[in-house]
Amino acid sequence: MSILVEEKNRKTSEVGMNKKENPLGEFQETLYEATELLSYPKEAYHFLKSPVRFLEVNIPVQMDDGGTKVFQGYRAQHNDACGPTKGGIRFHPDVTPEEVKALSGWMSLKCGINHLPYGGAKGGIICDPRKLSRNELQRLSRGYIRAISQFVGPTKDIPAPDMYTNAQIMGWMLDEYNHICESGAPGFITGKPLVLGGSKGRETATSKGVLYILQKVCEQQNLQIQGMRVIIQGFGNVGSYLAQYLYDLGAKIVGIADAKGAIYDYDGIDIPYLMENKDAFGVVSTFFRQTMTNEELLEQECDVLIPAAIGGVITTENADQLRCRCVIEAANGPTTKEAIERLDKRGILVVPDVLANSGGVIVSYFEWCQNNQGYYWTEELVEQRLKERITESYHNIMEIVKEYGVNMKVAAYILGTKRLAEASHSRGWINISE
Ligand SMILES: NC(=O)C1=CN([C@@H]2O[C@H](COP(=O)(O)OP(=O)(O)OC[C@H]3O[C@@H](n4cnc5c(N)ncnc54)[C@H](O)[C@@H]3O)[C@@H](O)[C@H]2O)C=CC1
Ligand SMILES: O=C(O)CCC(=O)C(=O)O
Repeated sequence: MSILVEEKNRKTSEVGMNKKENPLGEFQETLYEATELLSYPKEAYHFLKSPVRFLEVNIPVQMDDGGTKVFQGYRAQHNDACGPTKGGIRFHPDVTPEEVKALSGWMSLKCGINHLPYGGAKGGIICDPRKLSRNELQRLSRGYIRAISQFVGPTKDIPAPDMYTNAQIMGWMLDEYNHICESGAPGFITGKPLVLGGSKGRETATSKGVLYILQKVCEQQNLQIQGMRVIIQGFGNVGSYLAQYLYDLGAKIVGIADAKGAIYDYDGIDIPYLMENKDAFGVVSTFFRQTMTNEELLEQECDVLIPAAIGGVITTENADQLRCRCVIEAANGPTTKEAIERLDKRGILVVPDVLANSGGVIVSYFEWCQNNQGYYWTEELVEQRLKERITESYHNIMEIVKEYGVNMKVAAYILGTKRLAEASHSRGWINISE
């Protein structure tokens, strides 16, 4: 394991710092384990541990006060052996190059697990969209596309929304790209407004995917959604729809957290009220006088804990204090590897992000297919195909859990890595046959 010590700066996790500080190391450590279990030569790990391409850009943006501010942005393309790369764009003050690289690797795994004809990518801009006017946000979005336009495209790298980006931002980005390329190709970006060629069901796809996976977990664990006590961290695109679906199915949502704090109610929270009143950035805790911290909420008793906001929130610092039966990772990278191992020992199931939240990229793929065909599907068809595909991936992962005797996270990495490595081998980039 000496290469990992060098790669990962293990000191950070030993002192209990969270994954946010080292998401790339987290990705690499489980990737290494998967390549070892697959008996691949070291070159497979060395090739897959970081993106094949990484672009860093400076984006000058004219601010409303007449001044110019320069923002830093990134785009990582992890692996393009299976097809063009695909993944969202995050606008957040804590974006780092390492985080974007890790997120692109996780996108590759999601595409591999779900048999999508893509590799992974991810973009990010260091900014706080809550502090930008609508016009500044539009200029920033267009500036980012101008900066990366030669790097992306409907057959090269297809962006989509992620944290603090949405359909409107995808619309501006599509328009900028179409102007630069003098084309009307809608398949350059997914998660765009319906009127610009977006897919029905993309807005709710990630949360629907989490719900379908939770339904399978319930079958396996003898749990019932009716009466289930659930805590969700994050009330944005993923967390809010998920809370509503679970509430509609009779679950008791006892805790919700957002960027400003957390609320807890033993008798269950009125989710329709939160849905009506949430702000554009998924904040609801500010309506309440009695709040707690995010950290406190994660340790409250519940059946299912669903982190659906930022990465690195379940670490060795709090894993022993969690009081739930199961964690469903709706966010990207919310649980560190060491925390998962501790939860395993305590009999708490962790359902990995690269499966649980892959409904978003699955329906983005459907959107791209519809754009390529110029023929649009009904919402029922989108949801039926999403359910079929993500459920099949769940079963494939459970087979690997049995075959290798590993947890679901490692099994998901094995499944995703296998496809990436086989495609890279078939192209002659690496040799996995020894
Ligand atoms: N939108 C999508 O289709 C997909 C999103 N994801 C992942 O799901 C997670 C949530 O994404 P979205 O819902 O799209 O984002 P969003 O921007 O719609 O909502 C983010 C939510 O997280 C909360 N939040 C932000 N910082 C926080 C903090 N420090 N502590 C607690 N809460 C905080 C916000 O208040 C908001 O409620 C991210 O990890 C994202 O990468 C994964 C797959 C697809
Ligand atoms: O819809 C997509 O293409 C990507 C979604 C995404 O960024 C993610 O799954 O983390």
